[in-house]
Amino acid sequence: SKLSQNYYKSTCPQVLSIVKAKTESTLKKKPRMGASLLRLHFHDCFVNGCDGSILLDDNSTFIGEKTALANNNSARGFELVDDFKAEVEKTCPGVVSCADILAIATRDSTVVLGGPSWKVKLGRRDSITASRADANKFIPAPSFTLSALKSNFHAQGLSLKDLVALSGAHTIGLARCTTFRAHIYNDSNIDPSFAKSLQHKCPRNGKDNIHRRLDLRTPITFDNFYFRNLLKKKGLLRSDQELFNDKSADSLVKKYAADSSKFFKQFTKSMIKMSNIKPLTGNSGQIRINCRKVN
Ligand code: HEM
Ligand SMILES: [Ca+2]
Repeated sequence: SKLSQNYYKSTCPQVLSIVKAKTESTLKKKPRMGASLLRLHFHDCFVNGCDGSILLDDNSTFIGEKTALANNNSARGFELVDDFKAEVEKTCPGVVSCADILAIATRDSTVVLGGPSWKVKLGRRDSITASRADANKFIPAPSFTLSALKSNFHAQGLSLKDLVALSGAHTIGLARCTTFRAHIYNDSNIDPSFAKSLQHKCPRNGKDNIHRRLDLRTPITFDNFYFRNLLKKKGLLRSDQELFNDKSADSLVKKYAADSSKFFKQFTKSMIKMSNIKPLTGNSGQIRINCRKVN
Protein backbone atom coordinates (compact mmCIF):
# COMPACT_ATOMS: atom_id res chain seq x y z
CA SER A 1 0.00 0.00 0.00
CA LYS A 2 0.97 3.67 -0.06
CA LEU A 3 1.18 3.79 3.70
CA SER A 4 4.53 3.80 5.48
CA GLN A 5 5.82 3.24 8.96
CA ASN A 6 7.83 6.47 8.98
CA TYR A 7 5.14 8.70 7.55
CA TYR A 8 5.30 11.27 10.38
CA LYS A 9 9.04 10.97 10.99
CA SER A 10 9.77 14.59 10.14
CA THR A 11 6.32 16.16 10.67
CA CYS A 12 5.23 14.60 13.97
CA PRO A 13 7.62 12.03 15.42
CA GLN A 14 5.94 12.55 18.83
CA VAL A 15 2.63 11.04 17.77
CA LEU A 16 3.68 7.49 18.69
CA SER A 17 4.77 8.37 22.22
CA ILE A 18 1.76 10.65 22.82
CA VAL A 19 -0.75 7.94 21.88
CA LYS A 20 1.14 5.23 23.73
CA ALA A 21 1.37 7.19 26.99
CA LYS A 22 -2.31 8.15 26.93
CA THR A 23 -3.37 4.59 26.09
CA GLU A 24 -1.34 3.19 28.96
CA SER A 25 -2.64 5.68 31.52
CA THR A 26 -6.26 5.27 30.37
CA LEU A 27 -6.29 1.46 30.31
CA LYS A 28 -4.76 1.30 33.78
CA LYS A 29 -8.07 2.67 35.10
CA LYS A 30 -10.39 1.54 32.30
CA PRO A 31 -9.09 -1.63 30.67
CA ARG A 32 -12.28 -2.11 28.65
CA MET A 33 -11.45 1.05 26.74
CA GLY A 34 -8.82 -1.02 24.90
CA ALA A 35 -11.56 -3.30 23.59
CA SER A 36 -13.70 -0.33 22.61
CA LEU A 37 -10.87 1.25 20.60
CA LEU A 38 -10.11 -2.02 18.82
CA ARG A 39 -13.75 -2.34 17.82
CA LEU A 40 -13.90 1.27 16.61
CA HIS A 41 -10.96 0.62 14.32
CA PHE A 42 -12.64 -2.53 12.95
CA HIS A 43 -15.90 -0.69 12.31
CA ASP A 44 -14.00 2.18 10.71
CA CYS A 45 -12.07 -0.07 8.32
CA PHE A 46 -15.05 -2.18 7.22
CA VAL A 47 -16.99 0.85 5.99
CA ASN A 48 -15.20 2.19 2.90
CA GLY A 49 -11.71 1.77 4.36
CA CYS A 50 -9.88 3.02 7.46
CA ASP A 51 -10.64 6.71 7.03
CA GLY A 52 -12.01 7.82 10.41
CA SER A 53 -15.55 7.84 9.04
CA ILE A 54 -16.99 6.25 12.19
CA LEU A 55 -15.75 9.24 14.21
CA LEU A 56 -17.91 11.79 12.38
CA ASP A 57 -21.05 13.01 14.10
CA ASP A 58 -24.23 13.22 12.03
CA ASN A 59 -24.61 16.64 10.40
CA SER A 60 -26.79 18.49 7.93
CA THR A 61 -25.20 16.87 4.84
CA PHE A 62 -25.11 13.22 5.92
CA ILE A 63 -26.36 10.69 8.44
CA GLY A 64 -23.22 9.13 9.84
CA GLU A 65 -22.13 5.75 11.13
CA LYS A 66 -22.49 6.31 14.87
CA THR A 67 -26.22 5.65 14.64
CA ALA A 68 -25.93 2.56 12.42
CA LEU A 69 -27.38 -0.66 13.83
CA ALA A 70 -24.06 -2.09 15.04
CA ASN A 71 -22.85 1.19 16.56
CA ASN A 72 -25.89 2.84 18.10
CA ASN A 73 -25.82 2.57 21.93
CA SER A 74 -22.83 0.35 21.43
CA ALA A 75 -19.70 1.88 19.91
CA ARG A 76 -17.73 3.69 22.62
CA GLY A 77 -14.41 5.45 23.10
CA PHE A 78 -15.15 8.58 21.06
CA GLU A 79 -14.24 10.94 23.91
CA LEU A 80 -10.91 9.19 24.32
CA VAL A 81 -10.17 9.57 20.59
CA ASP A 82 -10.98 13.29 21.01
CA ASP A 83 -8.43 13.44 23.84
CA PHE A 84 -5.73 11.76 21.75
CA LYS A 85 -6.45 14.13 18.89
CA ALA A 86 -6.40 17.26 21.09
CA GLU A 87 -3.02 16.32 22.50
CA VAL A 88 -1.55 15.50 19.09
CA GLU A 89 -2.94 18.78 17.69
CA LYS A 90 -1.14 20.73 20.43
CA THR A 91 2.19 19.29 19.34
CA CYS A 92 1.71 18.97 15.56
CA PRO A 93 -1.30 21.00 14.41
CA GLY A 94 -3.05 19.81 11.27
CA VAL A 95 -0.68 16.92 10.57
CA VAL A 96 -1.92 13.57 11.91
CA SER A 97 -5.20 12.03 10.74
CA CYS A 98 -7.85 10.71 13.10
CA ALA A 99 -7.76 7.42 11.18
CA ASP A 100 -4.04 7.00 11.94
CA ILE A 101 -4.51 7.91 15.61
CA LEU A 102 -7.13 5.17 15.90
CA ALA A 103 -4.86 2.63 14.19
CA ILE A 104 -1.99 3.43 16.57
CA ALA A 105 -4.21 3.39 19.68
CA THR A 106 -5.59 0.00 18.64
CA ARG A 107 -2.11 -1.51 18.44
CA ASP A 108 -1.08 0.07 21.75
CA SER A 109 -4.24 -1.18 23.47
CA THR A 110 -3.61 -4.74 22.30
CA VAL A 111 -0.08 -4.58 23.70
CA VAL A 112 -1.14 -3.10 27.06
CA LEU A 113 -3.69 -5.90 27.56
CA GLY A 114 -1.06 -8.58 26.94
CA GLY A 115 -1.38 -9.19 23.20
CA PRO A 116 1.11 -9.00 20.34
CA SER A 117 2.66 -5.87 18.87
CA TRP A 118 3.08 -4.90 15.23
CA LYS A 119 4.33 -2.00 13.15
CA VAL A 120 1.47 0.28 12.17
CA LYS A 121 1.74 1.77 8.71
CA LEU A 122 0.68 5.41 8.59
CA GLY A 123 -0.46 8.07 6.16
CA ARG A 124 -4.20 7.44 6.08
CA ARG A 125 -6.26 10.60 5.54
CA ASP A 126 -9.70 11.31 6.99
CA SER A 127 -12.92 11.08 5.03
CA ILE A 128 -15.11 14.09 4.43
CA THR A 129 -18.25 12.01 4.63
CA ALA A 130 -19.80 9.04 6.41
CA SER A 131 -22.70 6.76 5.61
CA ARG A 132 -25.07 5.02 7.97
CA ALA A 133 -26.38 2.95 5.07
CA ASP A 134 -22.89 1.70 4.25
CA ALA A 135 -22.23 0.87 7.91
CA ASN A 136 -25.43 -1.16 7.99
CA LYS A 137 -24.39 -2.90 4.80
CA PHE A 138 -20.79 -3.79 5.66
CA ILE A 139 -20.54 -4.39 9.42
CA PRO A 140 -21.31 -8.06 10.18
CA ALA A 141 -24.12 -8.96 12.61
CA PRO A 142 -23.89 -11.43 15.51
CA SER A 143 -26.71 -13.46 13.93
CA PHE A 144 -24.54 -14.34 10.91
CA THR A 145 -23.79 -17.94 9.95
CA LEU A 146 -20.26 -18.98 9.02
CA SER A 147 -21.00 -18.63 5.32
CA ALA A 148 -22.41 -15.12 5.80
CA LEU A 149 -19.36 -14.17 7.88
CA LYS A 150 -17.04 -15.52 5.20
CA SER A 151 -18.65 -13.54 2.40
CA ASN A 152 -18.75 -10.43 4.56
CA PHE A 153 -14.98 -10.69 5.14
CA HIS A 154 -14.29 -11.66 1.52
CA ALA A 155 -15.95 -8.40 0.45
CA GLN A 156 -13.12 -6.64 2.33
CA GLY A 157 -10.41 -8.80 0.79
CA LEU A 158 -10.11 -10.86 3.98
CA SER A 159 -9.89 -14.66 4.10
CA LEU A 160 -11.28 -17.33 6.39
CA LYS A 161 -7.95 -17.24 8.26
CA ASP A 162 -8.38 -13.49 8.76
CA LEU A 163 -11.97 -13.99 9.92
CA VAL A 164 -11.01 -16.52 12.57
CA ALA A 165 -7.92 -14.68 13.80
CA LEU A 166 -9.62 -11.28 13.91
CA SER A 167 -12.63 -12.71 15.73
CA GLY A 168 -10.07 -13.53 18.42
CA ALA A 169 -10.40 -9.84 19.32
CA HIS A 170 -13.40 -11.07 21.31
CA THR A 171 -10.84 -12.23 23.87
CA ILE A 172 -11.53 -8.81 25.41
CA GLY A 173 -14.61 -6.67 25.97
CA LEU A 174 -18.31 -7.02 26.62
CA ALA A 175 -21.53 -7.53 24.70
CA ARG A 176 -25.13 -6.57 25.47
CA CYS A 177 -27.90 -9.05 26.09
CA THR A 178 -29.68 -8.00 22.92
CA THR A 179 -26.73 -9.26 20.82
CA PHE A 180 -26.60 -12.79 22.27
CA ARG A 181 -30.21 -13.46 23.30
CA ALA A 182 -31.11 -15.50 20.21
CA HIS A 183 -27.99 -17.65 20.67
CA ILE A 184 -28.68 -18.53 24.32
CA TYR A 185 -32.39 -19.30 23.80
CA ASN A 186 -32.60 -20.73 20.28
CA ASP A 187 -29.33 -22.37 19.32
CA SER A 188 -28.21 -25.92 20.02
CA ASN A 189 -24.46 -25.45 19.58
CA ILE A 190 -24.04 -24.00 23.07
CA ASP A 191 -23.10 -25.62 26.36
CA PRO A 192 -26.45 -26.03 28.22
CA SER A 193 -25.20 -24.88 31.61
CA PHE A 194 -23.48 -21.89 30.04
CA ALA A 195 -26.73 -21.02 28.24
CA LYS A 196 -28.71 -21.41 31.45
CA SER A 197 -26.44 -19.15 33.47
CA LEU A 198 -26.67 -16.47 30.78
CA GLN A 199 -30.46 -16.80 30.63
CA HIS A 200 -30.62 -15.80 34.29
CA LYS A 201 -28.97 -12.48 33.45
CA CYS A 202 -30.50 -11.96 30.03
CA PRO A 203 -34.24 -12.71 30.13
CA ARG A 204 -36.34 -13.24 27.00
CA ASN A 205 -37.77 -9.77 27.47
CA GLY A 206 -36.06 -6.70 28.84
CA LYS A 207 -32.58 -6.01 30.19
CA ASP A 208 -31.35 -5.48 26.62
CA ASN A 209 -28.40 -3.48 27.88
CA ILE A 210 -26.97 -5.75 30.56
CA HIS A 211 -23.43 -6.74 29.61
CA ARG A 212 -21.60 -10.09 29.68
CA ARG A 213 -18.03 -10.95 28.86
CA LEU A 214 -17.23 -12.00 25.30
CA ASP A 215 -14.47 -14.15 26.84
CA LEU A 216 -15.91 -15.57 30.05
CA ARG A 217 -12.45 -16.46 31.40
CA THR A 218 -10.18 -13.43 30.82
CA PRO A 219 -12.16 -10.39 29.58
CA ILE A 220 -9.39 -7.84 30.05
CA THR A 221 -6.45 -9.97 28.93
CA PHE A 222 -5.58 -10.40 25.29
CA ASP A 223 -4.93 -14.17 25.15
CA ASN A 224 -6.30 -17.27 23.39
CA PHE A 225 -9.08 -18.11 25.88
CA TYR A 226 -11.64 -16.97 23.30
CA PHE A 227 -10.72 -20.03 21.21
CA ARG A 228 -10.49 -22.35 24.20
CA ASN A 229 -14.04 -21.30 25.13
CA LEU A 230 -15.28 -22.11 21.63
CA LEU A 231 -13.99 -25.69 21.96
CA LYS A 232 -16.27 -25.99 25.02
CA LYS A 233 -19.19 -24.42 23.18
CA LYS A 234 -18.96 -21.36 25.37
CA GLY A 235 -18.87 -18.65 22.73
CA LEU A 236 -21.13 -15.74 23.66
CA LEU A 237 -22.34 -14.71 20.20
CA ARG A 238 -23.79 -17.00 17.56
CA SER A 239 -21.17 -15.58 15.17
CA ASP A 240 -18.47 -16.70 17.63
CA GLN A 241 -19.68 -20.27 18.01
CA GLU A 242 -20.19 -20.54 14.24
CA LEU A 243 -16.40 -20.64 13.99
CA PHE A 244 -16.41 -23.97 15.83
CA ASN A 245 -19.48 -25.79 14.60
CA ASP A 246 -18.32 -28.74 12.49
CA LYS A 247 -17.44 -26.60 9.53
CA SER A 248 -14.43 -25.20 7.67
CA ALA A 249 -13.18 -22.97 10.50
CA ASP A 250 -12.83 -25.73 13.14
CA SER A 251 -9.19 -26.57 12.44
CA LEU A 252 -8.13 -22.93 12.78
CA VAL A 253 -9.96 -22.59 16.09
CA LYS A 254 -8.27 -25.74 17.37
CA LYS A 255 -4.88 -24.47 16.28
CA TYR A 256 -5.25 -21.10 18.03
CA ALA A 257 -6.73 -22.74 21.15
CA ALA A 258 -3.73 -25.05 21.38
CA ASP A 259 -1.03 -22.44 20.77
CA SER A 260 -1.45 -18.76 21.57
CA SER A 261 1.73 -17.85 19.68
CA LYS A 262 0.10 -19.11 16.46
CA PHE A 263 -2.95 -16.97 17.23
CA PHE A 264 -0.80 -13.91 17.94
CA LYS A 265 1.18 -14.36 14.73
CA GLN A 266 -1.90 -14.61 12.53
CA PHE A 267 -3.74 -11.86 14.45
CA THR A 268 -0.84 -9.50 13.73
CA LYS A 269 -0.84 -10.32 10.01
CA SER A 270 -4.61 -10.01 9.75
CA MET A 271 -4.73 -6.74 11.71
CA ILE A 272 -2.18 -5.20 9.37
CA LYS A 273 -4.29 -6.36 6.44
CA MET A 274 -7.47 -4.91 7.97
CA SER A 275 -5.74 -1.63 8.90
CA ASN A 276 -4.67 -1.18 5.31
CA ILE A 277 -8.10 -1.52 3.71
CA LYS A 278 -8.66 1.22 1.11
CA PRO A 279 -6.83 4.15 2.78
CA LEU A 280 -7.34 7.68 1.51
CA THR A 281 -3.96 9.06 0.45
CA GLY A 282 -2.51 11.90 -1.62
CA ASN A 283 -5.06 14.66 -2.05
CA SER A 284 -8.06 12.52 -1.13
CA GLY A 285 -9.83 13.36 2.10
CA GLN A 286 -8.27 15.70 4.64
CA ILE A 287 -6.55 15.87 8.02
CA ARG A 288 -9.48 16.64 10.28
CA ILE A 289 -8.79 19.09 13.11
CA ASN A 290 -11.69 17.73 15.14
CA CYS A 291 -12.37 14.02 14.57
CA ARG A 292 -16.13 14.59 14.87
CA LYS A 293 -16.39 17.21 12.13
CA VAL A 294 -15.27 17.83 8.58
CA ASN A 295 -12.95 20.88 8.49
C1 HEM B 1 -16.76 -11.61 12.77
C2 HEM B 1 -17.79 -10.80 12.89
C3 HEM B 1 -18.05 -9.99 14.12
C4 HEM B 1 -19.27 -9.81 14.69
C5 HEM B 1 -20.59 -10.35 14.20
C6 HEM B 1 -19.06 -9.00 15.87
C7 HEM B 1 -20.07 -8.58 16.72
C8 HEM B 1 -19.88 -7.95 17.92
C9 HEM B 1 -20.93 -7.62 18.85
C10 HEM B 1 -22.40 -7.88 18.64
C11 HEM B 1 -20.34 -7.04 19.93
C12 HEM B 1 -21.06 -6.52 21.17
C13 HEM B 1 -21.55 -5.11 20.93
C14 HEM B 1 -22.53 -4.61 21.99
O1 HEM B 1 -23.22 -5.40 22.59
O2 HEM B 1 -22.61 -3.39 22.19
C15 HEM B 1 -18.94 -6.99 19.69
C16 HEM B 1 -17.99 -6.48 20.56
C17 HEM B 1 -16.65 -6.39 20.26
N1 HEM B 1 -16.05 -6.68 19.06
FE1 HEM B 1 -16.87 -7.73 17.55
N2 HEM B 1 -17.74 -8.70 15.99
C18 HEM B 1 -17.08 -9.28 14.94
C19 HEM B 1 -15.73 -9.17 14.67
C20 HEM B 1 -14.86 -8.37 15.37
C21 HEM B 1 -13.53 -8.02 14.92
C22 HEM B 1 -12.93 -8.43 13.59
C23 HEM B 1 -12.99 -7.24 15.90
C24 HEM B 1 -11.65 -6.57 15.93
C25 HEM B 1 -10.61 -6.93 15.22
C26 HEM B 1 -13.97 -7.13 16.95
C27 HEM B 1 -13.78 -6.50 18.15
C28 HEM B 1 -14.72 -6.41 19.17
C29 HEM B 1 -14.43 -5.96 20.51
C30 HEM B 1 -13.04 -5.65 21.05
C31 HEM B 1 -15.64 -5.93 21.20
C32 HEM B 1 -15.88 -5.46 22.64
C33 HEM B 1 -16.05 -3.95 22.64
C34 HEM B 1 -16.25 -3.31 24.01
O3 HEM B 1 -16.22 -3.98 25.04
O4 HEM B 1 -16.47 -2.07 24.02
N3 HEM B 1 -15.09 -7.81 16.59
N4 HEM B 1 -18.67 -7.54 18.45
CA1 LIG C 1 -9.08 -13.00 27.11
